[in-house]
Amino acid sequence: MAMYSRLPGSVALITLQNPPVNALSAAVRQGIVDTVQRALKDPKVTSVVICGQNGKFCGGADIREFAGPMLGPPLVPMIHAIEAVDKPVAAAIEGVALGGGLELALGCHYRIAHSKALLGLPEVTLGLLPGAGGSQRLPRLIGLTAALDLITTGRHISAAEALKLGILDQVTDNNVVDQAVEFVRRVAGQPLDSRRLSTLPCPCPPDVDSLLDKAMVKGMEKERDLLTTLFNSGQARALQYAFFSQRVVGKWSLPSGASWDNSAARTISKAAVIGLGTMGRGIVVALALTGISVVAVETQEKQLAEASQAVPAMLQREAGRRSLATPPGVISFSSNLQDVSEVELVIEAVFEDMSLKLQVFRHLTSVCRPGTLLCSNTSGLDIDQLAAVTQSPGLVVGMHFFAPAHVMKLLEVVYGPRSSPEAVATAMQLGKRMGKVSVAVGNCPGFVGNRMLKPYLEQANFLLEEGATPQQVDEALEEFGFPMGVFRMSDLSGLDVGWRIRKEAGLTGPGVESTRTRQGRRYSPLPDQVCEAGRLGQKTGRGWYQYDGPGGRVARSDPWVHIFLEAYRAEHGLVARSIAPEEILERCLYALINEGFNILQDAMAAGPEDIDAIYVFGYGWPRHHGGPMFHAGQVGLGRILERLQHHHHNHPDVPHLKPSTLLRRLVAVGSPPVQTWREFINKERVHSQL
Ligand SMILES: CCCCCCC/C=C/C(=O)SCCNC(=O)CCNC(=O)[C@H](O)C(C)(C)COP(=O)(O)OP(=O)(O)OC[C@H]1O[C@@H](n2cnc3c(N)ncnc32)[C@H](O)[C@@H]1OP(=O)(O)O
Repeated sequence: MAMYSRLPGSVALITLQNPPVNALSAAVRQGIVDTVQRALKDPKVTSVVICGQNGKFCGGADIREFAGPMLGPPLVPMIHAIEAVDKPVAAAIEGVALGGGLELALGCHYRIAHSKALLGLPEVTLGLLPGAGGSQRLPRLIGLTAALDLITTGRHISAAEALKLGILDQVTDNNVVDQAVEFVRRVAGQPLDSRRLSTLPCPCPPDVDSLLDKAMVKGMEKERDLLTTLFNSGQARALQYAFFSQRVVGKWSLPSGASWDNSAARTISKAAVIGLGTMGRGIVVALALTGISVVAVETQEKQLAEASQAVPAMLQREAGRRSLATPPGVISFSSNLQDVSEVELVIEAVFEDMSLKLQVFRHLTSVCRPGTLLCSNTSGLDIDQLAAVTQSPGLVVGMHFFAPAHVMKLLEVVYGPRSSPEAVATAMQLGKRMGKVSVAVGNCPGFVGNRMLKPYLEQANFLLEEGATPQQVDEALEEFGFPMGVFRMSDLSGLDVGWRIRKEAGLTGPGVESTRTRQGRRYSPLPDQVCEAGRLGQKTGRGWYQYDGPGGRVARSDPWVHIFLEAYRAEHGLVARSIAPEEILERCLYALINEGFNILQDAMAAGPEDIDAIYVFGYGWPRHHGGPMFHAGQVGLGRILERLQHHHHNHPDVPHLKPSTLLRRLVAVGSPPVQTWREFINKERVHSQL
């Protein structure tokens, strides 16, 4: 909706009303059309100001409406009509003017903004383009180069930058509506032709000018055609879904019924981090950047000395990157666990070894004051086992950060069967304060992200046994959109991480027979043998690829690997076959997706959006494919089921390829859209179908 009011004197004020960001829904567009008409017809009105309620001008087109048929007045003629008004119209911009919001402001004759406002054309991040005149008006206002930068990056800019670029006429620290009213009163009666951006030539070099003049005649038409194409594309749907899934995960709920809106979070001001390896250092920086004071504990003197040099430098770099002032003196270093006795929350980030973590938790529960939250940065160990050795198991949760912890956006908050709603709420809120996308996940081996990674890695290894090379597998995955294929990624993370986990699980190591079936299922010893050859990835300069030396970054094909694979196949009587990229993608991705369905079925994630957010923000899943569960819906659940059945038939000794019950149930009821799965799963659970 839009509210019309007449201010004392001759100014009409139109206020957009659509909480929370005054997006341009059908009702808002109708409201604007009606109120602009009213202002036009009122002879006493000499000028108009458009603003948004609750300190937000406008967050753009209403993305929620994109999924259905477009109703109400279209945006483009509405903005054209505002531009054509013969009384000066000013946009009073507070909070945000994004996408269609900025395009609306560009249709106004003047733009006045508060100094804290953010402006931008982020359509590209939703798979769209500024299709409400933005691609035509902005270049005419600020020139092609600057406009292209904003349109193609989708970045949000400050009011100060917008003023400098010429988008704004005035920036104020005071009440922006008052300033805009004063402004339009001042300019009332002045000619408006030069303020109608769509009629202006584009400021660019003379030779380009004539060319563009011709092109611009067709510009609006072209913009509409391109937008229609984009609007109906799978990538736009996926990007819009990713936008919402990022927000859905904040509204977490647990199987117990505890949720974001019925669980109070504590505000943390003093925390401790135990263990100052790579992860611990990143966590200290992430906490310090929010202004939380941190006791950083490392019992090994050498590591402590290194960390106390490295962490302040990391903090300064990261603060600079985010244009923040470095928080002064918030970190204190210690080698004594006793020094955490006064903090409100501890994050343990010691080596991934259960006996070591248990030892730390036993110690923490005796030194911390009662009520302290104890969190573990484990990537997959049992939270409940850690909780069991403490005096308050309800105050124990997992906080699984991703390396580098001060940069990566994802945080898995792991609740055990005894974790209290307060502990989960506090960890989720703390994640949010650190700028993370926090996702609440259940306590199972590997939680959500790493649990799904296991079948993905497993298939990649099997593909090598059957004839593929690491490059072929990586290229197929990179072509799909992953920034790095599975073998390049493993080399980067270090091959010894998985090796150690497999040893702990009794799958490899001294005394384990070197067969291709272990613990009753197909097993590939290939990655173990690569580690046994001293090839641990980038850090040793050799892994699935070769590098220029230890720590080298550029992966090159390594003849050693090819000879090794041939010898391995010969030893096991395997005949290499040629494997198409389609099979590589199906085997790796569908196995991972199938595990996602198992996770939903086991209630370890509340909905498909949770899994998708985890994969987009933590595992490099291409955002334009929405996430693994969204992708499954795009491919077609029937197709995924059929291909899993096919591959499981060919590899009956690979349980991860056996289609999950949930997938079968969804196909049986006609493959409903991903947005409805959460409700479907809850109903199925009530009726004991899962
Ligand atoms: C009729 C045909 C139309 C064709 C026109 C094509 C041209 C125009 C295209 C567009 O305008 S596309 C939209 C462009 N705008 C954006 O991309 C902005 C997206 N929003 C944001 O970046 C942020 O939300 C924000 C505005 C900077 C606010 O951030 P903040 O952190 O303060 O809050 P959030 O948690 O992100 O959002 C709060 C709440 O608001 C919902 N929301 C935000 N923007 C929109 C929107 N444009 N449409 C619908 N809903 C929006 C968001 O989902 C949150 O909702 P809840 O989770 O609280 O329900």
